Amino acid sequence: MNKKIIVITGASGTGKTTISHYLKENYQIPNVITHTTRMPRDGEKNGVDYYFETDKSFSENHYLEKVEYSGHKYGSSEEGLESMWNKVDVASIVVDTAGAIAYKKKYGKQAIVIFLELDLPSLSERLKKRGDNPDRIIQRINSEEFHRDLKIPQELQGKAYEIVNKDMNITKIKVDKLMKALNLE
Ligand SMILES: Nc1nc2c(ncn2[C@@H]2O[C@H](COP(=O)(O)OP(=O)(O)O)[C@@H](O)[C@H]2O)c(=O)[nH]1
Ligand SMILES: Nc1ncnc2c1ncn2[C@@H]1O[C@H](COP(=O)(O)OP(=O)(O)O)[C@@H](O)[C@H]1O
Repeated sequence: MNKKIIVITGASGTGKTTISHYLKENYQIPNVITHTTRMPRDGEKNGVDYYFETDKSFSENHYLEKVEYSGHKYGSSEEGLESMWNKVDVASIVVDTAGAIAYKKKYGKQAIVIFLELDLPSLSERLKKRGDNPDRIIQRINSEEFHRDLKIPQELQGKAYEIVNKDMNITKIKVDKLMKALNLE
């Protein structure tokens, strides 16, 4: 099967969304939209950044995998990916590392995992600069999930492309190389 899913993972602020936009703009790779019960940030739109759900509407969907991250629910549907694969051969999705492990297990070689990394002080700076609510940043940085995702989980070691996303120009070069190696340019 020639269908592929690029799974972008890593802790909050490591640049997952930025890379998914880069893939869309430069490689016409669309992003599968996932569902969440967290509130939209300034500028985020329902059906574009996420499907924003209430606890009730979230519970009514059927998910391929779902998680709790820093007190909110997130989930992705098999239908979301399948309907994307009806239109294109390659799509991307942004998930936490538990989600990335689930995608790798389910889709094997069809799932290409990019794990993004950055040191903690730079991450908290980026979250502040992004304009996240200061209380939310503290809550997030203190969450078990955030700490877990700072380092690549054992299940993904040797199965993911690891990129330290410090300098955006270097990151882009690494992503370009990966796209070339995968014949996706
Ligand atoms: N497993 C899983 N994780 C998700 C899903 N949607 C979003 N996430 C992850 O949930 C975490 C929190 O996302 P978000 O609140 O948007 O914060 P951000 O990472 O700082 O942009 C991030 O690691 C996302 O990648 C999903 O459907 N499944
Ligand atoms: N290499 C980089 N250098 C500087 N700022 C970056 C870099 N990559 C992403 N950012 C910025 O850091 C913030 C977090 O990136 P984002 O893509 O939203 O991360 P995530 O989706 O992983 O939470 C955003 O404001 C983004 O513009």
